[in-house]
Amino acid sequence: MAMTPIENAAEGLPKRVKIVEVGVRDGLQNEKVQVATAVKIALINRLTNAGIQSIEVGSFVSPKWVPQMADTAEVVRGLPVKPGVAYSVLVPNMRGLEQALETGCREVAVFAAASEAFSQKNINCSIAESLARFGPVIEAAQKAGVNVRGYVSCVMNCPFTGDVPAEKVAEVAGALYAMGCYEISLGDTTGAGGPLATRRMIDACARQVPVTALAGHFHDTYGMALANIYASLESGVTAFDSSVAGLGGCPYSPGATGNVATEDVVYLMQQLRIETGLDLPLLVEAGNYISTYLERPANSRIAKVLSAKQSPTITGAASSQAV
Ligand SMILES: CC(C)(COP(=O)([O-])OP(=O)([O-])OC[C@H]1O[C@@H](n2cnc3c(N)ncnc32)[C@H](O)[C@@H]1OP(=O)([O-])[O-])[C@@H](O)C(=O)NCCC(=O)NCCSC(=O)C[C@@](C)(O)CC(=O)[O-]
Repeated sequence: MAMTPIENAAEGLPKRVKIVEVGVRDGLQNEKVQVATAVKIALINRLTNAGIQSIEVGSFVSPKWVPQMADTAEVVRGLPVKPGVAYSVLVPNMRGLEQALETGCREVAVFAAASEAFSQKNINCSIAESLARFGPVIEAAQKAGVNVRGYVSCVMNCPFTGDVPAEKVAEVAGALYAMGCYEISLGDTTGAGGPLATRRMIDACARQVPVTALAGHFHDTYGMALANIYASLESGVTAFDSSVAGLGGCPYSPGATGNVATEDVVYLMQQLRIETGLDLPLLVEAGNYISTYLERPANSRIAKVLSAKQSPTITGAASSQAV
């Protein structure tokens, strides 16, 4: 039987997707070392030079809770204005929004959860309290002409209580969308979800929120992230969060590893003939830049392949060591 030509692989899938780079926030918030402000700015510049147009650059949260993000104001102030690039910051409350407005941010994100236990651990309040808190924050942001994105954490699994019902995720996503968030990012915080659960969860959310306003945010703890992205594409999702070099985890989700690596998502999209607008070699360079600073190899499959290809044992430059 003839092989299906690769040109047909993307049939029924979107022709273009948006990648939201979250490594500088979701990734670096979980590092044990405090990454220098200048390094964060240099990384963000490398990422936007690679074509990234939506990027989270920090969060205005309590520095006692997440000290790695304490320099967010300096990061924002150090960023050049680049046409078409949206820099975003996380804000948990009105105080965070005020700081975002003072520093000139044009986009913020509020973050809720579909699990009560995670909501308490992450932002010290119940889901209902968080939604009540976000209402005035979203309203004030919109009055200031600032776009608001919404997050729902624990969309399939909670690190403290296990499985999370899709209907609860849809309820929280619907509430954030009704309050004015332009896009709802669905976070598989633990990375424990698989493609069938993803499909069920996305389809439940799409009954409350237009599917074009949903984004997938997959951690790769169990190696399921790319499969979950594919399942989301089949359900009509056209926006995905990812972290260059697979940076990250979540300080309130013990054991969770980083987000899916941006480089790997771009490679998947290339294989599916789906446009991202991103330059893969420049992304790999950006990932290598921050990984070198963190003194470890970049955690993307693409970077590993490229580094193996450049290894002397593979190229033959040191053929005595080659197998
Ligand atoms: C939400 C709070 C602040 C509540 O914390 P709280 O203790 O309930 O708040 P509070 O109002 O009682 O204030 C306590 C202290 O925090 C200060 N404070 C209060 N608000 C702010 C602020 N905006 N900026 C700076 N400082 C602030 C406030 O001034 C006070 O300072 P003190 O008097 O003790 O010196 C706290 O729980 C917090 O900061 N949590 C951090 C949560 C966080 O950043 N988590 C990681 C991001 S979410 C995530 O990673 C998941 C996601 C989005 O990626 C998706 C996924 O994968 O699941």
